[in-house]
Amino acid sequence: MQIQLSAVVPVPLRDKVLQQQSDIWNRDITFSPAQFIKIKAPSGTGKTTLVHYLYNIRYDYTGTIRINDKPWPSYSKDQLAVMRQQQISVIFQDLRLFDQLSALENIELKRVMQPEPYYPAEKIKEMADRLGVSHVLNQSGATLSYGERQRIAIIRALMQPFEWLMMDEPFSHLDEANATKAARLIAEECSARKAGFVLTDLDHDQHFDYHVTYHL
Ligand SMILES: Nc1ncnc2c1ncn2[C@@H]1O[C@H](COP(=O)(O)OP(=O)(O)OP(=O)(O)O)[C@@H](O)[C@H]1O
Repeated sequence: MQIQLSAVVPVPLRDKVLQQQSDIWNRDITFSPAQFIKIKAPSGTGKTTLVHYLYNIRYDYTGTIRINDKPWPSYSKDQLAVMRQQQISVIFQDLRLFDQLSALENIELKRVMQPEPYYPAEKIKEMADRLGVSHVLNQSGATLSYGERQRIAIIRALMQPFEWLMMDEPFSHLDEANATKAARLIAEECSARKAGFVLTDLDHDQHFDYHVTYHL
């Protein structure tokens, strides 16, 4: 699945964006299948905005985002639902876990929402062990620390098939050792699916062998 951005400019950031140099805003760029893409930018420059545009849950921009040569608005609601089940997964910056469900239920919900679960239930425990969160699986979402929530949200995003994984500062509350473990898992899961990702972050990092880094 190819993603093309043509002269995309967020309406609320228009003046700011047009005054500054950006590798993304107001440019023509293509994210090719299976690329590991880093988007680096300081706070408040639009990383979350970009991820929401790429997941097509915000539309306040000029320019065009094309998925396999078709602009986002030309996809029907049903097509979008299927794409989000099977082709694009996301880790939001605010994570969006259900507080009233346990960590396990949050992940399981995503797993069984697929027409055919991508992974068996045991895979959740296996991933939780790897990321050091198996002891919190039965805790309610509301009681998890932010770093635990982040790892649960990562596992949840990996419970579905995808061609692209969108990640908005996914390691912001993880120490280096835990970020490294999470990155290794994500890289393996992307490789197994021949998938790419877009990862936003404030800083330079070496968690992945990025194919390309853009400055927002
Ligand atoms: N719907 C909106 N309407 C108007 N302004 C908005 C809207 N959403 C975000 N902004 C503004 O756009 C700018 C970019 O916001 P965004 O959340 O995308 O930045 P970010 O790079 O992800 O920041 P951070 O690193 O702090 O998470 C901010 O100044 C924000 O206040």
